[in-house]
Amino acid sequence: MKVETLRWFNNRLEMIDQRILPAAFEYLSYYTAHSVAEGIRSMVVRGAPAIGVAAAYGVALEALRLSNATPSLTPALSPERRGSDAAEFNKGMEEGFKVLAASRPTAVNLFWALQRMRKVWESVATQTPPRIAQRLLAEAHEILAEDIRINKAMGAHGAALLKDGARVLTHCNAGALATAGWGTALGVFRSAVEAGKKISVIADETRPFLQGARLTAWEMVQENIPVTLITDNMAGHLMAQGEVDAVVVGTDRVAANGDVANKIGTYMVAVLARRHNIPFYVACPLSTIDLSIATGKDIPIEERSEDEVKGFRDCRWAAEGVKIRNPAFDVTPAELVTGLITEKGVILQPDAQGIRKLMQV
Ligand SMILES: CSC[C@@H](O)[C@@H](O)C(=O)COP(=O)(O)O
Repeated sequence: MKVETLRWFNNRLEMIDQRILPAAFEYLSYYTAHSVAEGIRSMVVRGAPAIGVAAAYGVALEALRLSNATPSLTPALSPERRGSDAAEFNKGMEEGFKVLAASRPTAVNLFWALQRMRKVWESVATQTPPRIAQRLLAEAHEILAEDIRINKAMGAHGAALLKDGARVLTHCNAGALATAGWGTALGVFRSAVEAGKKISVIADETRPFLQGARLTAWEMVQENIPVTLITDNMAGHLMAQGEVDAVVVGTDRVAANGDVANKIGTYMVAVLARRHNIPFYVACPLSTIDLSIATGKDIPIEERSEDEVKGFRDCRWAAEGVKIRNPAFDVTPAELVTGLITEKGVILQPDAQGIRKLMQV
């Protein structure tokens, strides 16, 4: 089944509502940068590359709205702001960029996509707002298509690392749902199966938002890829029993020295993998590497609502009055990473030199 996490349909952006999966499969519609930012913040769309693609469409939608290029879809545009006054257009666009940049802090793909859209905007800034809007929309389409191509290239490199029959553990959801399609870590699994390898997946449940139980398990079941769900605290036991051959996860940001930020709990899995001599791979498009950040210490870690830890949806189980922490990501030091799987190849034992060499900077 082809999962279209985001799609452009009838002059609007549609995104699968990942908060309600797998109980329900529904698309929500987006017309403005502000609503896309809210969709990112509230986790309708999540996963680093998917957030980047959504942000790119958010910019394009704002340009369309401000240039009045889609008149029927501009409910929030007051009459006096209609038309193509350049100053107003520029002001509105800056607001759009600002609200999108503030939606989630850790995934660098968000900022990468915004920077790319800004460059395109600057390159056509002297044109009329409707033309600028069309150019930005074309760029958002290109970012989406490119993401799928990159995932497939990464998948091929990663699949070569897995032996036939491998039992592979993953954490969170780095699948089609976390990207424009195919996935990063789950893309490696899809590519391995496509290459004829009989692999099976062990999905960590991934407390507190349950991306593993809800999204990874759903995706693998849809694909008929054998998958077994475990709670996060079972990983060490399975490794000790010799039931895990490799770990493949995704990432939200990789520092220049190879330190990897990913969903909370990933660091724990990496430590366990090292203890049991199990290779720990990170599927990582080059857009997720942030050369401006020297080490993982400087990667901003999002703190989310305590409600996510207190319980799930309407069910509350934590004692009233207890203090709660909810850091949504952690950092795995580069020394625990066996290899970064990128679209250009695998960087074994990643360090600053290996990363710069592959990125040719
Ligand atoms: C290909 S996605 C890689 C990461 O973004 C993924 O592993 C992850 O941590 C997602 O976190 P989320 O909070 O669900 O956005």
